[in-house]
Amino acid sequence: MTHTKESRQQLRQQLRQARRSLSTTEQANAAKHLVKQFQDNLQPLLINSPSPKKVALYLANDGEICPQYLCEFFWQSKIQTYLPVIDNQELKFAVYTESSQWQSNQYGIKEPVATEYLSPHDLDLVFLPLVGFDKQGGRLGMGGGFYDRTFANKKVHEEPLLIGLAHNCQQVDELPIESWDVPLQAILTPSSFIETKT
Ligand SMILES: Nc1nc2c(c(=O)[nH]1)N(C=O)[C@@H](CNc1ccc(C(=O)N[C@@H](CCC(=O)O)C(=O)O)cc1)CN2
Ligand SMILES: Nc1ncnc2c1ncn2[C@@H]1O[C@H](COP(=O)(O)OP(=O)(O)OP(=O)(O)O)[C@@H](O)[C@H]1O
Repeated sequence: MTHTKESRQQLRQQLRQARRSLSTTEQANAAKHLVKQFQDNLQPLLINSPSPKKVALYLANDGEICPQYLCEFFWQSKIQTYLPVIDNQELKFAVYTESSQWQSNQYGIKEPVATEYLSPHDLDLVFLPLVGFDKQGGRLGMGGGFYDRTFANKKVHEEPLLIGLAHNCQQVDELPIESWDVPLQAILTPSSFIETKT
């Protein structure tokens, strides 16, 4: 498929507008249903495991589906939770607890203040924010390339599992994909768990 940087940018604007248009009630319901979808589809992977699992999520921004209820479930389940911290065009991951201290990155998104960071490859699972997705595992992000750079050298079957979190309105038939786009292994939405063929 031929596509231009402009068409990707146009799609990004449309999909960002769609998620920002959701009401507060719709956002809260979506976030709650996400936990149910997680419990039905992914929980066995993280809970019935001999060693504590390490999971990255994000703080919702710009209408993104909010992982906070999911995070509270993880805290209760002794699953270690991490947040991304921008470092030199890539992401590193800082532990996220109820007593985290905060600083803001250049986009105004809060990041935990930390002295130690986890290497991205030591995570078991990463829940990625996204602007758009397709069921083939294509992901359109905010345009910084941060997740793509961070996981550029990851082989598909190596850890961590990369799973996108999205509102239903963020699904498209087929995204214009670039060579550097890192594929998602699955996408969790308030109404479904979509496993891709990656
Ligand atoms: N919640 C969340 N955290 C995240 C990401 C994300 O997508 N969502 N990121 C995923 O990689 C990184 C931040 N990436 C971002 C990239 C662009 C913009 C943004 O708002 N861009 C503005 C232009 C700002 C400018 O030019 O300085 C815009 O497009 O309006 C925000 C976050 C790390 N943390
Ligand atoms: N592995 C990589 N190495 C170098 N540059 C990269 C890499 N991956 C992406 N980029 C650069 O990052 C820029 C943004 O990429 P893209 O539009 O795919 O970001 P995105 O997936 O929307 O953003 P994000 O992952 O931050 O949510 C592109 O111009 C691309 O050249």
